[in-house]
Amino acid sequence: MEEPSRLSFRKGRLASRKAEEAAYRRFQAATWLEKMVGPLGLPSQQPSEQEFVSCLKNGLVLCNAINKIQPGAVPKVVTNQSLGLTWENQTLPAYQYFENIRNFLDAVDELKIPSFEASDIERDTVEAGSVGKIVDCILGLKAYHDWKQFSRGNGTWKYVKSPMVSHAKVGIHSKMPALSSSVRYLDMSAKSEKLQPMKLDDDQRTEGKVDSLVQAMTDILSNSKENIDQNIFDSWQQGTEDPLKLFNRIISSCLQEQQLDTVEDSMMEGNTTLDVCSSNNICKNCSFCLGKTSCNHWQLIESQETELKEIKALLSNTKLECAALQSQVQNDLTQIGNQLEWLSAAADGYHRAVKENRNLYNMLQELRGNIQVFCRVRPAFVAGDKGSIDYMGNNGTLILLDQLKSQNVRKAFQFNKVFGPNATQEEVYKETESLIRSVMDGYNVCIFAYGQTGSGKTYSMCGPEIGSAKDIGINSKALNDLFQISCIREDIKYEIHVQMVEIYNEQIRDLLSEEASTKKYPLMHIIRNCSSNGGLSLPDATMHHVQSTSDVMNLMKAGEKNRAFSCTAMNNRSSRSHSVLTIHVCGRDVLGNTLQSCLHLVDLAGSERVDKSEVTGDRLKEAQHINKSLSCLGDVIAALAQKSSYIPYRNSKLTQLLQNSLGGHAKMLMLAHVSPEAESYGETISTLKFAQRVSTVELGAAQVNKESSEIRDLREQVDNLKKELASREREKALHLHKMKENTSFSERKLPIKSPLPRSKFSTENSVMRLRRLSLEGCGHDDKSQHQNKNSESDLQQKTQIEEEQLKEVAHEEIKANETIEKLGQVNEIEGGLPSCSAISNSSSVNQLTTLGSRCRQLGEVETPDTNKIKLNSNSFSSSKGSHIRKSLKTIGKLINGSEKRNYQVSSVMPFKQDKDLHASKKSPATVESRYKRRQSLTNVQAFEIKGSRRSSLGGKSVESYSTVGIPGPKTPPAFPASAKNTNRWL
Ligand SMILES: Nc1ncnc2c1ncn2[C@@H]1O[C@H](COP(=O)(O)OP(=O)(O)OP(=O)(O)O)[C@@H](O)[C@H]1O
Repeated sequence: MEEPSRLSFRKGRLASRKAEEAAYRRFQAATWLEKMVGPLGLPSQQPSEQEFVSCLKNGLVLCNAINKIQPGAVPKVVTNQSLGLTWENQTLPAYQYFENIRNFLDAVDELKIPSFEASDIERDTVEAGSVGKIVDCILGLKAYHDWKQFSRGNGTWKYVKSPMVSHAKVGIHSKMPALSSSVRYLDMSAKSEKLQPMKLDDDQRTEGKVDSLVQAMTDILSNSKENIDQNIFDSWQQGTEDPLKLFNRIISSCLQEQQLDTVEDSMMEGNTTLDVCSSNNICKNCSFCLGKTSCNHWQLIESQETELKEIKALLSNTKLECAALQSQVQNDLTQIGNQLEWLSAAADGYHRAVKENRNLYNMLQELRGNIQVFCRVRPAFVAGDKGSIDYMGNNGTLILLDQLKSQNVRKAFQFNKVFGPNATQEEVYKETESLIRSVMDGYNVCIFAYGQTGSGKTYSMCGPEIGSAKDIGINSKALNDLFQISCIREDIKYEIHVQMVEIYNEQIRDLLSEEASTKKYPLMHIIRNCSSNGGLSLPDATMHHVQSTSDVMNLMKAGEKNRAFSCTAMNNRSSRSHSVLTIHVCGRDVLGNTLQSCLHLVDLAGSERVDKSEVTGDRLKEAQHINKSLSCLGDVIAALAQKSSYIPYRNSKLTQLLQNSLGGHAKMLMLAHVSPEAESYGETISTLKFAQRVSTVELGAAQVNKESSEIRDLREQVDNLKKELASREREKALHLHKMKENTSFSERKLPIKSPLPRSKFSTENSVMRLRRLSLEGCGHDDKSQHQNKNSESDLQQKTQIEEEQLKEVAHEEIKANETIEKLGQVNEIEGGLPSCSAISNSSSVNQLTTLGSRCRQLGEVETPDTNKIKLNSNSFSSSKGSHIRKSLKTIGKLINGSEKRNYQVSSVMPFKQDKDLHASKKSPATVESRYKRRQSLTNVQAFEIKGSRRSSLGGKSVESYSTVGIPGPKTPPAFPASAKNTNRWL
């Protein structure tokens, strides 16, 4: 807190300073007015407010002053005509005062000079502030006058209140007149005669300079007001420095700065000659030093000019250097551009080469058969255990060393990739990722984990029982990806279904069925040619539609619970079955094209030595089954590796189930797992040998299961045709059966004539009728002979019609299959579906075979009949008999079809020649022996023969074969699509 005495002192000092300032302003105004209109008759040089106002009251002084500045500003000034009266002595009536003042104020307003109220001057008592306004107005007039003189009326007038006037720090009244000349410097509106007007063409420039000067002064003074005040006061008191000198100093420095700016400006504009003094001592023309006797401005300017020249030279040098640099940069940029172009061309080439390389690699992979084999080594259970793993290379090399043997025997294996004990689940999955994408592209994919018990198969496929998200296994990651891809590919609508089964003790169990939780498993059938079954090889297994990974995870958890586990000496929770998780993907694009594929994720049961796993009883049985199925898998793989014509898929449920993925046009990945422990060396070696064998298998190019809508339509048509044909065949077989029964009946009760049922395909009926007729002919009956003739021609006609109908059906089918084949070929060219046509062709060949065999049956039925006729026709005229025989042969031939068709059929039919036919006819035992031979060669179980078809004549019907659907002995059993050599059926 400031002391009261000090505060009052400060207040008093402020008031006195204000009063001083007001007095000074009055003094200035009065001086100027006197200069303009002559003596005002004021009592003192420092008039009081009252004195000042009273001399102006009549308005005469003001009107005259303004008229001097601006002639005619007040057109009519009311005066008292009495001579010898001074301004203040002229008394006028009040209204005349008022008129003068009003006219004056109007003129002032016109000049845009600060004005006052008429009442301010009329009052008898002076009010605080009102005199100030009058003074301001007069000083404004003065400033206007100065401006007019200075600018000769050019430009625009703008009133600027001088800070020096308003903040005058002049404190001593007595000194006021003496200092008046100095003070005039302070008032920038009044220019000194000594000052050369600056060369300013532009008023605004002047104004700007004045403004900036005023601003600078204001800032300096307001910033250090108190100090300056104090200093001024003190220095004045002490007589050390005149305050006016101080102001002079400030103004000089400001002007100097301004002038330097001007010089710089003009230098920049190119004006090197300045209108400044050339003398170092007496500064006559220098407008900066304000008439001081000496200044160093010229020197300063000269030195600055020199500097400027140097700078200019430097600038030109720099410009030159810059230009040189620019051109260099330009060159460099051009060079860089060229190099970049070259690089980008090289990069393009590189990318092309990489792409080509990848394509070639894929091609090679496809040609090799799309089998990849990875090996994963489980971390050792005992930390620091050196184990049997000697070396693991990045290129897929794995070297084993038997630690238990004294000699350092090493064995090397080569795989597509080897994952060490530290490999993460993510790293393993990364290598399988591309296969998962293939599933979405329509390829069948099979990933299976193989290895000894406890080597980490379940860990890789399903992840650990308790683990973090990053530890999840291939199954979950694959499903995640599948769903992600299905979301990304908006143009294809995917439907994903899941099946999960296990193969336990050579039984397939549906792990997702409701009964599975109660451990009652329904019987499952594997369908070999699943293409006709929507790609499902296990149609009986429960199929779950899934829409997210979590759906599948839940299903998998449920399935895992139902899986058979038990504890063995090798693993506390050893999986005792092969688990197969199958994901069926069905995609349909906007054009209606469909793709169908499946992904088998197989966690095989652990291969183990029975003695080592120390199991007995049920466990022993399980182990035997496991080992048997794994050895069957080995056999299949060995057969595939040797490109054997026969692959023993049917020897185990596992190979049967995976048939489409193992030998089909699928992509396969085997993850061979090994335990690093030294004592597992033997198992590890056998696992690695097995894996190595798998890696040598060449599957052939993987094929996409894509089907265009056109192919699908045709396939449906063919299916319908097949169904129709099958139903007709059944009908036919039924009729034939009935006919035979009738025949045997009629044979017994000859010559009973029975009306025969007629059907569209009643060739059999016709034959029977013919037979009956021929038998009737044996009776030497003319009438019957005549009837025979009629019936024979009738029969021939009917037989021809029926035969044509049969041909038509067959022709229709052949045409449909041809179209499919063509489409298949087009598809193949476009990377489409060659297998589709292959499948269709094989099915059509089968159909034709069936058709042919049926026809042949009919033909064959005739032959014994004719023989029979021959045997029984001793009394029959030989010409007639031979005629009938001839007709029957013709019918038989016609029904059998053209030579070409015969040939087609014979390629799959063993009975080509009459000789064979007779032989088989004569010796049913030969047929049986042939079946046996066939069976021994192919290992395919032949159907049960309950009797020779040929014995039908002897009373045994075709239905004597175990199933109606099963072909007769002349029809070969179905053979795998891969088997091309049909001779093996001979
Ligand atoms: N890569 C690995 N990292 C960490 N632990 C692992 C790894 N692989 C396997 N294990 C652990 O080893 C043990 C046996 O693994 P797992 O059950 O997966 O073997 P398996 O081959 O499926 O056995 P089985 O054939 O008897 O079912 C488990 O406790 C598992 O957590």
